[in-house]
Amino acid sequence: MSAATLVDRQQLPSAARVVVKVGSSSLTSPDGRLDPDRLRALVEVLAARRAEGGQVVLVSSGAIAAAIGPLGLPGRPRDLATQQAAATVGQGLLVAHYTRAFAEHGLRVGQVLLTAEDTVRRVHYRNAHRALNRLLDLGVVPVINENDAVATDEIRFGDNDRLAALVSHLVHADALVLLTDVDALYSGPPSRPGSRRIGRVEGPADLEGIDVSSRGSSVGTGGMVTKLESVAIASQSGIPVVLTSAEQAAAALAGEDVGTWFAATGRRTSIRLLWLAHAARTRGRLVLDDGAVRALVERHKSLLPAGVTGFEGEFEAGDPVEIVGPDGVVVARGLVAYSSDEVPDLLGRSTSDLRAELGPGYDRELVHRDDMVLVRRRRPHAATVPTRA
Ligand SMILES: Nc1ncnc2c1ncn2[C@@H]1O[C@H](COP(=O)(O)OP(=O)(O)O)[C@@H](O)[C@H]1O
Ligand SMILES: N[C@@H](CCC(=O)OP(=O)(O)O)C(=O)O
Repeated sequence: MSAATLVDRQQLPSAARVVVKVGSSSLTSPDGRLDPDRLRALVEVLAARRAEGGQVVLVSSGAIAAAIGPLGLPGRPRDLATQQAAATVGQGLLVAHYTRAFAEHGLRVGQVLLTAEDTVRRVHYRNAHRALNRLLDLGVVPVINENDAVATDEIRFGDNDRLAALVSHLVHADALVLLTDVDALYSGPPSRPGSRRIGRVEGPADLEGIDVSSRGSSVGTGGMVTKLESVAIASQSGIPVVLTSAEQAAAALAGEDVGTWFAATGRRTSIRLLWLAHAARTRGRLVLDDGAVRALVERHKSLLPAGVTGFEGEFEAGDPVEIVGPDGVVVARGLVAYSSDEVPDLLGRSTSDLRAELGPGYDRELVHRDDMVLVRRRRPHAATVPTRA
């Protein structure tokens, strides 16, 4: 929203539009059920922000947790069908709590349920963008969650961290605030003696050696790994991120030295490529010869069938796939232009041969360079760099 990218947490009070994501672990009591007091405390902070003139988009988890009590479940369900059923029950209850809590401050909320696809398919993206902007113009606080009931296992995020980053891109947010049950990113598991708070991260290099492997809370899903994926998506598209606990939300929004500040590392870029780089679940792999690896990595070429020696998996045209070298190391991710049924006839063949034999529709690239991101690192939080391949 603002003209310039925020470069420091002290500028947060002047941010015109922020996306705040709150995890299940920050809205629940120790038994994993929704805690209305914690929810109201968060709403108070967000309402204060609105009173100061800032716009707020809330991405809230907690639908599944909100259904545990009412459905008499022993704890958070593990299987997808029960999670989906619980989410449909809990989402209504969650939004009812938000509606009441925001109303105490004279504010209205609008529920928006999104799938990963809605943030990357052009028509869905435009619709979601328009609806969210109109809600904000009307002074409403959008309350967003993943559309768990319709999101199948393949297209589902499961956590809301990456969804929040894509939403930040969608609404052109000035900053993303990730609220969780730890007050900051630590050098190792927060419970391990000697782990220290990381106050500021300028880019992926500052994350080298940081241990995020320990599991998150019992109610949250992604732990720190998906938060760092979220950070990568937002920061690489020019949106800085603050990660802290819900208790520190007011201090973070006031620009105080709390949590971890992740500086923006890139400029606004295609959301489709960000999704491909960080969030898409791939359906298969294409195996390349050395020449094709060099053409992609060094000369940023499209992938032609001639350089492909094999493939794995079942995919449709348009699905995300991994692109690996002869040694199996992933070099890129891309949207494949043919289905896995068609690929066997194309392997190793030149486009002119294919055109002559199969017709003009078969002389296209297997993966176009505009539909590809190169993979430069293998660590999860810095896995891919969404520059056009
Ligand atoms: N290096 C680290 N620094 C901070 N937290 C970490 C780190 N590694 C793992 N974690 C864990 O990540 C958890 C937060 O993730 P999660 O439970 O998914 O929260 P949420 O429900 O807010 O999405 C914390 O409880 C913390 O124990
Ligand atoms: N859509 C789900 C989110 C799942 C979840 O636990 O996410 P998170 O707590 O952000 O890791 C829900 O509302 O329960």
